[in-house]
Amino acid sequence: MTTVLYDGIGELVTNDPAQGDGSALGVVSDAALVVDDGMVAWVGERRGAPAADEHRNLDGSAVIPGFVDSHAHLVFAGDRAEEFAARMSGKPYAAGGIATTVVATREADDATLAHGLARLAGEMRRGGITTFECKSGYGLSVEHEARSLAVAAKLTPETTFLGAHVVPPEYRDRREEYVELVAGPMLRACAPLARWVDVFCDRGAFDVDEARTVLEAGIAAGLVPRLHAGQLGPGPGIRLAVELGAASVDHCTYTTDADVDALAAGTTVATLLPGVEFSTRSPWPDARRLLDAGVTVALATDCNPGTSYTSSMPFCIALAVRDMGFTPAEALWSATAGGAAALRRTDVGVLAPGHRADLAVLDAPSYLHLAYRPGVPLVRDVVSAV
Ligand SMILES: N=CN[C@@H](CCC(=O)O)C(=O)O
Ligand SMILES: [Zn+2]
Repeated sequence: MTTVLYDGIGELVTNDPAQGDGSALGVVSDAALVVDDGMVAWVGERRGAPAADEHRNLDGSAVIPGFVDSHAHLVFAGDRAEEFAARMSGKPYAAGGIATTVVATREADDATLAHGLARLAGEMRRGGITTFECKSGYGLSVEHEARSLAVAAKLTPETTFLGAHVVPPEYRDRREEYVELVAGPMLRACAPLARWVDVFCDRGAFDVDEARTVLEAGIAAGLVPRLHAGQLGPGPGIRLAVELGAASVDHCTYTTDADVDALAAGTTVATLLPGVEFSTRSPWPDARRLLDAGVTVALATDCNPGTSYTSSMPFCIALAVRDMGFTPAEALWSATAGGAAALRRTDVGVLAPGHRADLAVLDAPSYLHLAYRPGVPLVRDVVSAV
């Protein structure tokens, strides 16, 4: 197997505090990295680098772990640009907009859905995302949820069953029946295609009892829970996620003291989605309170046609730094190691021996440029096994 030595790395972010400056990012200056069979074999200062079969000089570029996007809805048809425009003129976001995408998704054939997913996955990769999660949730029938997951599973192992996204129109007056469908036949059809089970537990979607029913059924079927909660208002969803040992609770735009205490005492990652606050003109979550309480915080794109139609993690980092009180170092950690924690992945998000060689090369001397140069396509190259 060929070994490759990357050197001339101006700044290498490892996310391993044992490396370099000893910070959480483990930054090594004037660094080198050796890849062997898709794995990191060595990292350190360039002058100590071992010989390898091939050599690539990165001319002073910064190298970071590939971004890990732990929250995305990429299997859908159509878009909701008009809804976005109306919001920018003051119309508030409501969960009901999801139904528009459900109609278009049900009408689309498999090839159209696969093409749309591939397009967004390509955007993500060009922007430095090497691992992404993908939810169903725009099919909302046994047949359409299962096919959404089948399409997603072709491109990522991180597939999430989100039959409980909203109650579809045909069940509007029969929501109990819909919850039974999701927790029964729909789950049975979807579980073999998914790793995760998720519920949108918020105003206009599902209440905490409904969420518990679906998540507990998912757990019994072998799936691992994650949850949308606290997007549209405060509620018991965040505490439910912690109680059930969910890998992550996502949005957290609204959090109470009890939510923060529960997250700090538990193992559930809080995933913040700055693209949503940006695209829905919502208040920014109190990220500082979560970070200062010692909660593990991830950043994700939530790429979807309704609330956050961006596939750009650098954009999310820039928002997190500019408007949510993250330091640039915290934002980069949350978009890489934090995302990995939210997906319970130990192989990605860290560039140290024993981890996958999933990395992004920046057209910049430092990771600080990700927030300092917003909107600029700074990812020059991506290296990963996929
Ligand atoms: N909040 C729930 N689901 C998506 C939005 C879906 C949509 O509006 O189409 C989200 O994560 O923001
Ligand atoms: Zn979502």
